[in-house]
Amino acid sequence: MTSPFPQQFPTTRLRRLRQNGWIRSLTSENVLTPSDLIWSMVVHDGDEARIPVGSMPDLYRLNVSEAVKAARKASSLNIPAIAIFPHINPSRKDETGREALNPDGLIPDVIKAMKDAAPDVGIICDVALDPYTSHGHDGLIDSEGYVLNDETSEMLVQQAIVQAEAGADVVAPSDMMDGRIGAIRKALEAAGHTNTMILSYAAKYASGFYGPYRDAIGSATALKGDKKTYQQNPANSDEALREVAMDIAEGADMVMVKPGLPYLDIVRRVSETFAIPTIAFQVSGEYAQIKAASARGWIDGDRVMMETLLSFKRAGAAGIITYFAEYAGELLND
Ligand SMILES: NCC(=O)CCC(=O)O
Ligand SMILES: [Mg+2]
Repeated sequence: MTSPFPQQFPTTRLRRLRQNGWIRSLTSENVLTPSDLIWSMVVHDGDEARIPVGSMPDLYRLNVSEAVKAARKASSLNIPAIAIFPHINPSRKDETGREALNPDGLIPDVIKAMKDAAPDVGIICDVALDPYTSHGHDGLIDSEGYVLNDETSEMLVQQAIVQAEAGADVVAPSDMMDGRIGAIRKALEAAGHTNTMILSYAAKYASGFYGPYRDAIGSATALKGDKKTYQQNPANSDEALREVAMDIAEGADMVMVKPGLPYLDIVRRVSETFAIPTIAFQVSGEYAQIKAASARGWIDGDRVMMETLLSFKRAGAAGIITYFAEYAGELLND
């Protein structure tokens, strides 16, 4: 008998610990609470309060005053942080995405308004150009459409500084350019933002699960080609560890794995290997598939939502960015 767990029936009956609620609760290895959730929120610069997103039922793009209400709600639900993503009016998009550097733009406005209303809620800002470029890529492109690494990184540095100046607690580069974490850290230090945190989208995969998000931020029709020259190949796992190691060395305070559920193995490897707060992003397509199957009565939506959120904890995630945060937060507070 070489098993490290010598167990014999009927001395050992694992079902004894499952026989009723109290013992299941007592022996539960993981628990999901509102403080595990990061509210993924799409904001827009128009007057309309709430604009529905077709491919993401019950999700709305919020204007600034609705975003402020949402920040107060996050506080009352004990949701520690909000990750904001902008839907930019197409008239303000161009080839270089320079609206991303506008200190009076949508994101700086939202940050200031939210921090005023709910200073105890952390604000996490997406650092990337895709909401701002007319071609929908996360960076500057050359004449062949190739996304330029170092030139893009220079813009991301400026974008991160604009966000930090507006009061963002965390800047979260989601672009997958090489070297941008070090460049952003250096610039934040130089500008006196020594306490601004960096959450690196370190292992972001070129995924089909982002479809509804591109609808939500209005970059779906704009996007030409795909993002495979900068986002990771879904076939790879060792490569994710190299990405994470580099970003930590360059100054990342937390790292992210994205998408979430299809990449739980990566969440596990990263959190075990590096012992750094590892955030999982339950992306738009993951949200949409649960909502769609639930609407047809094919699955119990609430139950599957909670099961997926808990599975991130089990895999080792310190937190989960999710479009379900408000609703799951309400259920968890009941
Ligand atoms: N930079 C943020 C995203 O790409 C979000 C993707 C999604 O929710 O599908
Ligand atoms: Mg990288």
